[in-house]
Amino acid sequence: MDLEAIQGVGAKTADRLRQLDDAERALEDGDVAALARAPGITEGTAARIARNAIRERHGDTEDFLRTDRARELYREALALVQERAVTDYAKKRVETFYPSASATRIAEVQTFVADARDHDPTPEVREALGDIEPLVAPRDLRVRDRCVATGDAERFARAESAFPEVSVELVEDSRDIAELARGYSTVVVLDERFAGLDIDGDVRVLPDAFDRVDEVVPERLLRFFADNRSRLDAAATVHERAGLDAPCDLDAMRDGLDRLTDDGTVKGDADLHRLRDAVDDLDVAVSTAESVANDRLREAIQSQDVTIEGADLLSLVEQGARVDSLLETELADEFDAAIDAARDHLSDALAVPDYDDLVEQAFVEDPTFPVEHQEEAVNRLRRELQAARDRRAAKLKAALAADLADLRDPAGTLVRAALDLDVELAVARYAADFDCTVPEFVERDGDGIGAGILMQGGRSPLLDVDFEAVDPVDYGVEGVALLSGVNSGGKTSTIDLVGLVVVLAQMGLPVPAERVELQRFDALHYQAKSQGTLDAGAFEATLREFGDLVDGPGARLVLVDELESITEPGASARIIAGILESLHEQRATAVFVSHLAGEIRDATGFDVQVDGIEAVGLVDGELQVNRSPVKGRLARSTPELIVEKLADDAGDGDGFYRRLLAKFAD
Ligand SMILES: Nc1ncnc2c1ncn2[C@@H]1O[C@H](COP(=O)(O)OP(=O)(O)OP(=O)(O)O)[C@@H](O)[C@H]1O
Repeated sequence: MDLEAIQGVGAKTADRLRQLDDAERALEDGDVAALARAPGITEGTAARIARNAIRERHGDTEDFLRTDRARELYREALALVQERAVTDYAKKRVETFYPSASATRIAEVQTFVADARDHDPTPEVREALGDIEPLVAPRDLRVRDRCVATGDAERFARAESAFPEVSVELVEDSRDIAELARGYSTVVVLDERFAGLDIDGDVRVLPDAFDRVDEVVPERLLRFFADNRSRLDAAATVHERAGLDAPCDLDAMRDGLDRLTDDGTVKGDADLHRLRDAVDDLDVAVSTAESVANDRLREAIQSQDVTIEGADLLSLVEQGARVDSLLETELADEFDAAIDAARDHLSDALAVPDYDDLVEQAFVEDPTFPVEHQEEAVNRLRRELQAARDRRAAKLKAALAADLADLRDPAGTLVRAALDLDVELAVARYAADFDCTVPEFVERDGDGIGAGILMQGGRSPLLDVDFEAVDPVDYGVEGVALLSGVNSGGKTSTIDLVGLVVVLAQMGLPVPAERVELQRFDALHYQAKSQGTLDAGAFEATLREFGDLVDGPGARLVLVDELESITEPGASARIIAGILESLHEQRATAVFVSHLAGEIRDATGFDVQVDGIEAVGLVDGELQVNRSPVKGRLARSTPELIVEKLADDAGDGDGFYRRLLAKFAD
């Protein structure tokens, strides 16, 4: 895959991505979490790269979102789904959905959504998702009881990168290997030429070691499972609770995990435990055994009446014998018993009957008092026990690694499937929470005019009121329209909703409406209301933006909120009228919210559609509004409604209020 063909991926980023094992798969699947594992790639960059890779696949080159407000609407659309995801992975993954002008991309996401909506986001599944994260690769693993040896420099370099956990040694001859075998429990030799050597210790000649990594370093696989235990367990639970088909036998996986300790060693083996305890307890057991012997002897000596013939004593003293010799002759039986007691104690304490011969040698039948252990014999015992412990541990690790090896790939699939389910559930919940429907894309050929957008029962999830309290809005626009309406009637909310629905629809997502038909737009330009009159420079910049906008072809949707506020009302109306004419000629779809709709219409050189959000009356000083704009109707303003109310209240006649009201009719 040519990574640099993806927009925004230069040589440096491509190099970073290549350091991943599965960059291609991650790009293919939009797996943002995996991409973000590449060094120096943040999650934000990873999401952008994943999006651009999808764009590339669908020939989707132009950016759909052309203004700040359009991009903001997209972020709000994303948040509606992200807020419903449990895992960080899913929140990031959702960012690979983007508003697209490509029919194939929209259809791709729509298919994904259709499957997603088959899932039931139960609280139990969501709870299990809470413990899932992408799998981690074990770090900083060191295996010190083993080394890999080779006499070949090239193989040496290859081994260093293939087996970073163990020490790799360059050897010249079998003497070097024998030397290594004295320092390491196991030596793995990579060169065929050393096969058949008779060297003391655990020396294995494995020329195909590179293909048997799990055998040479089973710790890598075991640590992978130990480090990811909670993630795997949670992923298994998600599969069970959500009724998903698992890629492996979940009981076998759990069984394997149960046999592992947190640091990746094998638990539950009695022999290994015994050997481990024996090594750990050896010094204490030896010194207690000494005490046992000495206590016995002390007691025996204390309770003994030693009668010694004067001649014997004299001859002993003359020979320069110490009291030991005296004890030897007089207390030989007690000595034997004390040494036996020490040996028995040591044997019982260590509980490794196979090593009783060595245990026995820790104490010799030498009648000295106090009794002392044989340092050399104890050290030999220690070495033998350590070697046996390591051999047993290695054997168990190899056996468990062999059992788990087949589960390594399914484990990745299992967790990814659970994480992907989170994305699907987030989409399903979003769709359910906002009563969404799948929008219908319509193509209208022939007259060159796009079908625009038609929405029935649209309810904005972005309003500052509870979703239940949102009034449904029917609205449609084909070509160019002005949207008039009373203050706070919902004009901005209406174009926000139109923009949001188009963004969601072109992301491939369902939309919060009863029914939506729309054409596939190339781009969304949304000019938000500016705060106050612009200075000359800002005004010029805004006009330039519109200059660019009306230049060139494209099925664009243009939403503009109260552009009149950029300059004086008289000038604004003329400028807006000119912009509308250009957009009309371009066959663009546009809605301009304005309080000057009447003036703009009068200044426009074609019969521009004017729609109105009308107040249906004033109740207790509160405007009652019909939130659905009425087509072809210039809405009356709030001041007009108030004047009308005052005139009505004043009754018949040519009073002051009637005169004011008459001004609105002019
Ligand atoms: N469909 C709706 N359902 C319920 N409440 C709504 C709806 N549309 C708008 N509102 C309420 O009306 C308020 C004002 O809406 P909005 O700002 O869109 O009006 P506006 O016509 O653009 O106002 P202005 O003329 O001041 O620019 C919103 O903050 C919201 O509380």
